[in-house]
Amino acid sequence: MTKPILLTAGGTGGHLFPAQSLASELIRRGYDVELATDERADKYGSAFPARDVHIIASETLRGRSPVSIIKTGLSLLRGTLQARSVIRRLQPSVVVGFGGYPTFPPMFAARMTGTPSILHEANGVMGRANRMLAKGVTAIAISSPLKGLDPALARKCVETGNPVRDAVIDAARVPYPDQQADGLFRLLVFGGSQGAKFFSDALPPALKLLSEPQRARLHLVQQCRPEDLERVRAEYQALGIHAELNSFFTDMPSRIAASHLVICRSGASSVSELTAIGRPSILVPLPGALDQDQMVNARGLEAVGGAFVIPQGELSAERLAHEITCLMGTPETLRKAADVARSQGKADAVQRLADLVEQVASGAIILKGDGA
Ligand SMILES: CC(=O)N[C@H]1[C@@H](OP(=O)(O)OP(=O)(O)OC[C@H]2O[C@@H](n3ccc(=O)[nH]c3=O)[C@H](O)[C@@H]2O)O[C@H](CO)[C@@H](O)[C@@H]1O
Repeated sequence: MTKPILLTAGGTGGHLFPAQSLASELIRRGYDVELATDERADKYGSAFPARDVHIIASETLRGRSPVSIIKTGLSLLRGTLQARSVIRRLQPSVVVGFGGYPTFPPMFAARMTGTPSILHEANGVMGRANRMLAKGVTAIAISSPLKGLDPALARKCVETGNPVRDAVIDAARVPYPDQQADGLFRLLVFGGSQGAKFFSDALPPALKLLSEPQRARLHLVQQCRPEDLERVRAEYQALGIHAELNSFFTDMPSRIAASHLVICRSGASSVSELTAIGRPSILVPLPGALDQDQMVNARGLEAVGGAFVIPQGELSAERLAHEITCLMGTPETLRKAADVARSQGKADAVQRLADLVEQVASGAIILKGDGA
């Protein structure tokens, strides 16, 4: 009987979706896959194709106060003990972690039990949780080259890309929709897996500044946080804007494919999906992130001409209205950005990551003696 493969990912979309993509590919290759995650996974994890799901205690470090550090530490310790008993029982051939504090206990338990492990870094910069874990893993799968990495860690890196869900691969077959200069304009707005209040506050006043003929062209699809849905709906109704709102779209890949322009945050999965499908975007990185990962992701795509980046602090209603007006009036600019975005997509990321998993599982890659 072959040993199972244990995947571990924190319960937000940005971490779970690449893990879900890998799980599907490993199952196609005949492996049994199990998932270790935190309790938030219920929201996004229902479609996760694992044989079994293990809920492990974890906590994200939210501040530097002694109370917060002790609380996080105790929770991670409890999680590590739980994960160690799961690993002892399952005897997985490899543990694959998708980053963030919730993957800390299973990855640490892998190290304690001498189980081979892989860390996947989806962002353009390595976050602090992953930097802590990276030393003890057998290999590091990266989405794109990382700057400023310690040479001992750089030696373990394999560039695989960031796997996207099967539904994204399907959506990538849809060509960029034709657009008449005065025709229907499909605008999609979303804020990462948990939604962003900022877009609920920023979009309605910006769209109010558009001319009436422009507003009439709009077909808007927008994700709002649940508490903002009714307020935003009423604002669009008053403006006569055709808008479809939801707190979470389960069919996001086809929504992206149907859009002429996307306005969103720049979490790793969001950016990977925009490039896999090839759609132009205005990216507004999540401000205040400790590692500025979203800014790095966004600037990388902007540098080649595949997206337009506006820091949140610079995004007044006037500026946003101006950008949308300009882009609505220049379909050729949007089409060009769509083509460039698509050229950056890594359609074979899941195959490459699954190949690496098989190599580590078979012992073809082993941890270097110095533990680095
Ligand atoms: C606040 C926070 O910690 N954010 C991090 C988190 O973001 P977050 O979890 O938001 O992750 P991403 O932006 O990478 O992915 C969001 C995912 O949710 C999907 N989606 C979104 C809205 C919707 O209605 N339906 C839907 O399916 C998107 O298509 C995408 O697949 O993980 C990312 C990947 O490490 C990081 O880069 C982000 O910095």
